[in-house]
Amino acid sequence: MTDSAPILALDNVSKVFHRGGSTVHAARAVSFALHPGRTLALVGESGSGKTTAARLIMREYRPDQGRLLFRGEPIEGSAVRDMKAYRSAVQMVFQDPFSSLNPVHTIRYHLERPMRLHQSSLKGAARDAAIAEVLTRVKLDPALILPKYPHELSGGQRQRISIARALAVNPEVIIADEPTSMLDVSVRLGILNLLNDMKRQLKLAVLYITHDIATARYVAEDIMVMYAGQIVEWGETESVLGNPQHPYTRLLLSAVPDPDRRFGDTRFSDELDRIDLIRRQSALEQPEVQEIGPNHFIRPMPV
Ligand SMILES: Nc1ncnc2c1ncn2[C@@H]1O[C@H](COP(=O)(O)OP(=O)(O)OP(=O)(O)O)[C@@H](O)[C@H]1O
Repeated sequence: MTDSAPILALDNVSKVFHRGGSTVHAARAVSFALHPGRTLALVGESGSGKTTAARLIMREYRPDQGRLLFRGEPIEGSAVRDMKAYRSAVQMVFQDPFSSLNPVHTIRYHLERPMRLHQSSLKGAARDAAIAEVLTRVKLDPALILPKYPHELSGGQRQRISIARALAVNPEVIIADEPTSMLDVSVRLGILNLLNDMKRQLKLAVLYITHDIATARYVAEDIMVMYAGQIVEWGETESVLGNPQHPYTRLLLSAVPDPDRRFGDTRFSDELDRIDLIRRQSALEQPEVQEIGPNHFIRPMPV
């Protein structure tokens, strides 16, 4: 773990959705903290609540319970000036680099706009230099890329632009929601390496959201496994993945592609059904947290 103070923290945050007479507990007493220069991976299957956590951080949703803390202070009810600082400090990189860029605008526009909004003191040649710098950081050639439109770029280049746009406002926190899942396999590693480099060079705190435990292992020092809106196992990545204790973590690890496994294997869905049944029978109980080892915790399955 780390001794550095967290930049951003969720403290017992819950979010419930009501739809067509049913209730979905998308986040159940979720707590975690993001630290400078470290990546925390949030892993779980589709529907486990990962994007809800991201949206709560981006202030698209308000928590029903619990608090968000920014540099140790609750952000709910904070002054407009502090909210503005929060909005530039916390930036998002989306899953889909195709729809997150506006097809009618050039790349220059996409990078200039956030700078105008968040760094209005930067003008003229200084702004051009800052734009060139962020493009160079994401390993794109400014002279070639700036006049282009999104459709003239490859998927990997577009995702680099999305990262450059996030960096354009000097953020402290990056929320990356499945940033490589829509990219060709051949360019995924380049984007993950770029996120790793940015984290180290700029001391960014990164929340890396994924259903892919293998990439989480590659980029994240710390990991949380989310299941049905609840964080069920968390700690240092090597400890959690090297010694997984929760049945759901073990199940996710068993689903990492295995060349010896035959297509159409039903064990995964059978096991998931079994875990789900136990959870439903135990309703919304929050089991006591158990410490597995230094910086490794689980909320055991109810029995
Ligand atoms: N705005 C909403 N209204 C109603 N239900 C919602 C809303 N947003 C999310 N949910 C529900 O909350 C649960 C968690 O959804 P969420 O999108 O956070 O999961 P996820 O782990 O990010 O899934 P995916 O990987 O498919 O994006 C799901 O059951 C989803 O249907």
